[in-house]
Amino acid sequence: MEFERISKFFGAHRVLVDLDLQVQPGEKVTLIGPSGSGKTTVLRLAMTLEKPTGGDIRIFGESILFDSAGKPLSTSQEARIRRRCGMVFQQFNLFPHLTVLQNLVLAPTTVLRQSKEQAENTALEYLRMVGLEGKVHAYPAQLSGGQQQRIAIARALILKPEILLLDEITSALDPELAGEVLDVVRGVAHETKVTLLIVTHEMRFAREVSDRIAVFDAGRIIEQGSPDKIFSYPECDRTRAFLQSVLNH
Ligand SMILES: Nc1ncnc2c1ncn2[C@@H]1O[C@H](COP(=O)(O)OP(=O)(O)OP(=O)(O)O)[C@@H](O)[C@H]1O
Repeated sequence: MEFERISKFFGAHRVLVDLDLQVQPGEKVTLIGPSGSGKTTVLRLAMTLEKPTGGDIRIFGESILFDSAGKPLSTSQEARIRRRCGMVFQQFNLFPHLTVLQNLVLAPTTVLRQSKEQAENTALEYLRMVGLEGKVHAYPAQLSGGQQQRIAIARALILKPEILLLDEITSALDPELAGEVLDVVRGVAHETKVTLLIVTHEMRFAREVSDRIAVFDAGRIIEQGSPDKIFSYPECDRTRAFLQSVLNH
């Protein structure tokens, strides 16, 4: 995934400034930085949920903005790229009127046109992966926030994305429930080859799970490097100030 000289304005408000970021296949990259520095906007751009004001984004070597003739991509071309990427949000977004199993088989049976039996078998596999095979027939309201988020992760993984974008997936959870969600992501990071692009305020998690950390400040990446480098030997004063503020919190 390559972001090349990306700028993004919301009205007159400049949110991203000439941003360059590359993520290699299988790499686990985490974006950290102060609130409002543009991290979530990067994920939303990668999912084509927002369009940049300038620059280009390539995923799997293809622009997600323009076709080979330089024209904006059609909705179906965008959908084709989006299908190869999955995203999990802060809010779990499960369908409340569907059981866990029904939530999990919905996209495979409709988007991927799998048979119900095949989709259910795969769903059970992923439910085991997130440790919730006992909740097949529960409704979202009968689950804790942490369990709902684990289901949301299973639902994203079931579509076998090559890139998984995780946007502050524990921000709505108490620390204890956040821990169980992060354990699931740790497992995914270690057991699968999926490329992960993560936005989190959980510094310990960022340190454990990432191959590389990019530090955002006011719409720019001010430094990036291994977790060890960023947490133990940060180069920028702004990085040090940010880490101090979150670690003392
Ligand atoms: N749809 C939108 N319309 C207008 N402004 C927006 C929109 N989305 C984001 N912004 C603004 O863009 C800036 C960057 O937001 P973004 O959510 O990317 O930051 P962030 O680094 O992820 O912050 P946080 O850590 O608090 O989630 C913020 O000032 C935000 O208010």
